[in-house]
This record gives sequence, C-alpha cells and structure tokens, in this order.
Amino acid sequence: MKISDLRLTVIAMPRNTGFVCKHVIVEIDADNGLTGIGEMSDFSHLPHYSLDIQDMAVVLKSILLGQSPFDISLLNKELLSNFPETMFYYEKGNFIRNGIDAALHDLCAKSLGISVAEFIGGRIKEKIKVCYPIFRHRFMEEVEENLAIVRERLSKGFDTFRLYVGKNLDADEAFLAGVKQEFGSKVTIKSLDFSHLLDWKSALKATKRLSQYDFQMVESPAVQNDFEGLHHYRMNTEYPVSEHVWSFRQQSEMIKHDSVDIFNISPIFIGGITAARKAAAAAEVAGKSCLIGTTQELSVGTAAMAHLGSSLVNLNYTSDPTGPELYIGDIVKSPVQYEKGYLLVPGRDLPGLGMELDWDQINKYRVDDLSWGNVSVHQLQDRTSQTKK
Ligand SMILES: O=C(O)C(=O)C[C@@H](O)[C@H](O)C(=O)O
Ligand SMILES: [Mg+2]
Ligand SMILES: [Mg+2]
Repeated sequence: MKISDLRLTVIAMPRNTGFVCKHVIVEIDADNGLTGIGEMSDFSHLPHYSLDIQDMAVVLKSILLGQSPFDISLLNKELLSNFPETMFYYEKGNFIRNGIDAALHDLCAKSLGISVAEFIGGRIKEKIKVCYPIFRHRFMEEVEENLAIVRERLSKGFDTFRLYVGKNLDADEAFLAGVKQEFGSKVTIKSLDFSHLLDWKSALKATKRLSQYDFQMVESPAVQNDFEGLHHYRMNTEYPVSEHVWSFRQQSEMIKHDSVDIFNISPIFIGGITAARKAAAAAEVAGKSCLIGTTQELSVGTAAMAHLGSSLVNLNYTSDPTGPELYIGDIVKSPVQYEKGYLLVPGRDLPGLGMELDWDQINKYRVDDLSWGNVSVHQLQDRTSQTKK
C-alpha cells in the first residue's frame, strides 16, 4: 500500500456559546482505494496568526506521497523535522502532525480490518469517564449561566465537571458554593484549571481560598514551562496536580523536577497518537498517571482519543474530551457517543477510527481558509463569543 493523495478541508464550527473554532479535516488516499481520515483540531487558539492551507497541503504531499502508511514511525520522524516541537502549549505544528498521524492510523487499521485501538495494542476499557468544561468566569452574572449549564448537563448524564478559574475568584467561589448548595454529592468538580494565567504562588493562594469547596485536583497552576514553580506548588498542596504535555523536552523537565502527579496527554498538543503513546509510556515509567486532555475536537479527533485512552494502562483520572457536546454540529455520519458521562470507544467491529465523514455536514460548515474573524484575546482565552469588557 502506498499513499497516493492528500486533501485538507477547513471547517468553521460554532460552539453552543457562539464561539467559532476552525478545524482541518484530513483525508489520505492509498493506491488500494482506501482513505484514512484525521483531524487537525481547533486552530482557533493564540497566537493570533493563521496558516496557509494550500501551502500546507503542498508541504504534506511532498512528505507523504509514495510512502507506505505503515511506516508510521518514519513518517512521524519526517513530520517532526518539518514541524518541530516547541515549548509552547498551542504549537500549531503539533496540530498538523496530529491530523496526519490520526489519518495514518485510520488508514492502516482499515486496511487490516481492525479498529485503531486494536492496532495500537488492544483495549483496556471500552468507555472513558469524562468531565464537562465550565469556562472561566469574568463577571458575577456568569455564575447563574454556568449553574444552568450544570443543571442541563446533569439531566443528560454528565455528573462531573471541570472549572476554569483565576480571573474572578469571587465568581469562582460563588459558582462552587452554588454547586454545593444545589447539587451536593450528585455533582463532582474534577479540577480547577488555572490555564497558566497565574504564577504558582498566586495560584496556591487562590487554591487555598477555594479549598472550602470540593474538587479533586488542580491543573496548570503555574506559568508555562515553570517546572520548579509547579513543583513548589505541588509540595504545598494536597491536591494532585496535572499539566498538559506539549513536548517531550517539557515532559522530561516535568519528570526531572517532579512537577506533577498526572500528565494531561492529548494527541493534539503532543502531535499525534504515536507521540501521545510515547508520552503515556514515559509517564508510566516515571510512576505517574495520565488523563486524556482535549482541545475540544470534533468526532474524528475525539474518536482518536477514545481509541488511545482505551489502550492506556495508566489512564487513572477522569478525562476531558467533550468537543462533540460543545459544538452545534459535527462532520461525521455517526458522531461519537456519550453515556452517563462516559465517552464510548467506537466498537471493535468498526475498522479504523470507526468514523465516516458526512459531506453534507462538511459542506455546511466548510470555509476557504484558517483566517481569523474579528476576535479578541479574552474571547480566545476563555472560548467565548461574549464581547463585554
Ligand atoms: O484543559 C484545557 O486547558 C483546555 O481544555 C483548553 C481549552 O482552551 C480547549 O482547548 C478549548 O478549546 O476549549
Ligand atoms: Mg487544561
Ligand atoms: Mg481548544
């Protein structure tokens, strides 16, 4: 089997909040007539520049065409040469590598008539506990809006949530108090996510203030790549600490500095299933746990994470992929399924990722390029369409 062609299609998908995320659907054709699909998810993150999609396709074809899709390690090495790791959370080169690597996994598994989970080592679990995101409060009036989201999601079986915090601690506190009062033990707050907005001491002070309420762990309580700061924070709190993995060098520093309890591993942020498996293996060797994070993918990207999560022996914490529940639409005929707050891993009977593109939906949401609309930094940080300053 040889790779014969590649196509990239840009999608602009609004969230229920009105915030629009741009994703790129990847199709890799093989000379046996099969097509592998992948997803470069959510380019709508800082930094505020965009990539030329036509030029990206030319570069990727120069790397992939004529190659065997089974040479996944070699092709990942080539992709890494072209789109190197950086020490930055939202490095767009990782998004590119992720979409290609997922499509290669889909293509190879399809050609063998097996699912991606089987292709990467088999299934430890058939469903993955996830939590629904409550985005950051900037104003007190957002508290009631967010309690209404919890109410609505609980009615749909989501009993676990994660809260982005740190911009308005009065509102964060009011929300946590409201959850405790209205829902009690029916609702679990998995984590407070500081999103690297505060230095470690400010995050520690905020954590102590909010610790009168119930939550299980804390994520990103220091500025990016402050490995010592994460360690200082971690030594001064009883909460497990998680951090996203955005490069092997960064993960290596976090292991050396004993910065975290949990590695938040998402294929999108480390550049694919192949790289994510290496990061999970490094975590296992270092005696650390993992959770599957998210950039909030569509169903193709979410399915890739479900297959990955299914195969991990150290996936010991509630994970985050809930993208298909956040967007107003999707781009596949049968979106991934959630049941009682679990993401269901596509069945063994479905080859590859188990996803089939829906071109009616794709044509409904497709756009020409990754150019930005009129969007502000706070909207990008908090994934909101709200314009109130
Ligand atoms: O855990 C996180 O941090 C995120 O989920 C980051 C979010 O910004 C996510 O990428 C999103 O687009 O909602
Ligand atoms: Mg996070
Ligand atoms: Mg995102």
